[in-house]
Amino acid sequence: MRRPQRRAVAKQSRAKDGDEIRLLEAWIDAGKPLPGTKPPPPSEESSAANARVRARDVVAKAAAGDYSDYGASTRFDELPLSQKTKDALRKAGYKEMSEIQRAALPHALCGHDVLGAAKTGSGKTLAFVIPVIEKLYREKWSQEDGVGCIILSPTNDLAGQIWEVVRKVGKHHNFSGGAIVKRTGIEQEKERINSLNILVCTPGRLVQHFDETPNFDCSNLQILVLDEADQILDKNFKSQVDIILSQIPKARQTLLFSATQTKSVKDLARVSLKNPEYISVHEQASTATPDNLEQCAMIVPLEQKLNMLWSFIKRHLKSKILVFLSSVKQVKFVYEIFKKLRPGIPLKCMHGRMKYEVQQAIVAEFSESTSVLFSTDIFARGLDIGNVDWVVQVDCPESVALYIHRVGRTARYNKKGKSLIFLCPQEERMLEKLKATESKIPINVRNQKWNNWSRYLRM
Ligand SMILES: Nc1ncnc2c1ncn2[C@@H]1O[C@H](COP(=O)(O)OP(=O)(O)OP(=O)(O)O)[C@@H](O)[C@H]1O
Repeated sequence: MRRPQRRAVAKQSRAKDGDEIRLLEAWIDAGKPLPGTKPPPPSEESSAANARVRARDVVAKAAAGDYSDYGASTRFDELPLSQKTKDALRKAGYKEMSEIQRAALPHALCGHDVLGAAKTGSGKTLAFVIPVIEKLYREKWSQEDGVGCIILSPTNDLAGQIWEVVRKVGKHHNFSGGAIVKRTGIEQEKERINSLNILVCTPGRLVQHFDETPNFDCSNLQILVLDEADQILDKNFKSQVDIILSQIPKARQTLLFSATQTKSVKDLARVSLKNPEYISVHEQASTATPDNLEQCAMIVPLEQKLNMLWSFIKRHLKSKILVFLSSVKQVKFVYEIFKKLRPGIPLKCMHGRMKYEVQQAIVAEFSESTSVLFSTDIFARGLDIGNVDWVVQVDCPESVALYIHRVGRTARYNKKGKSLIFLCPQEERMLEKLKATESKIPINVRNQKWNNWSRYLRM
């Protein structure tokens, strides 16, 4: 039983939350952006020197009933967000919003469905995590209310990473939740899934719960998020996504994000978007890949690709290198032979047949150290590892979109990065696609004779 003093504190805190929620709702309603509007370019006023003063003014004015149009905000603390979320963002070092966050957050906060597109590494995760937390907070969501939000991700690792962002931003709130990934075991998950408010998972795992967990109930769902939406809506996940959509209410907010967003009317009809805001902040940009990314392609005979890779690694022993290969077999093979040859830099490998805990340990080690990681495309989308110097593609990606996601593991959020792709003459068709004007990929091609390559590998 709670002591009377603790009960009084809890009551006081609930009353404070209630006051803040009323203020936020009035502010969100009064200052909401009109449908179809974009934020104006940041003005001189938004310089760091007076930004904090301006943010304080905005909040003080809102408290006095004078609500600003938050659609023009440049900082998180100028938005109508709960103090708990603002404190968590500040502590995590997030102050200025990125372009996609500036454009998407005002619309998402006031309940619009959003179809968001922005380059890899540009901060899309916060653009959907913040609205999720704020919506549940304003709805006074508690453990008894059950599942209020589902965030779908194509892989377990990405689900785990998104959950860490939810935890970081929601750390002062009282929501329950988790990444529903293979780690815990389905039986343990079944016992607690109905008491979780925010689920982050792959479509497959969620369907397993719909099939096997007695009384699994999502009828109260408020928000559905699809990260890497174009992949979640493609044919590989089709049957699972159809089951999920048939089990959740249509009256909900839906947020779709990707660096290579779908515009297919069919896809959008499937998720029943209501007057969605199509927010593509880099649509007019001259490149589809990050500005700080240097990209290079080399044409080499198939049988020379591994020699080239070996020479490349030997010349970059002080770099963090992510190497993409197309199958588990290839990853294991290259990892094993290169390990025997001892290149002088730690080697690691990662693929979907590993246990989730092992994958997590490898990601953590790779984040910390200078090393080479051989990986399948399990790593291609979404994963945010700091300071990857090079992405090397030994096997040709099957689409331009996959190329964009693979190279997007470097040059993230204003950092610099480089990428190299080895293509054999039979794969030059992909090179044409990458070089096509509409792909907007500034790639340099080294087309010299392959046996003259060594000086080029000193890039
Ligand atoms: N406003 C911000 N200020 C500073 N850093 C930020 C901000 N927003 C995001 N970041 C950082 O930028 C990095 C990339 O963000 P995120 O993973 O959300 O990118 P993304 O757009 O989802 O990329 P991808 O398309 O590859 O999934 C992360 O390390 C994140 O912490």
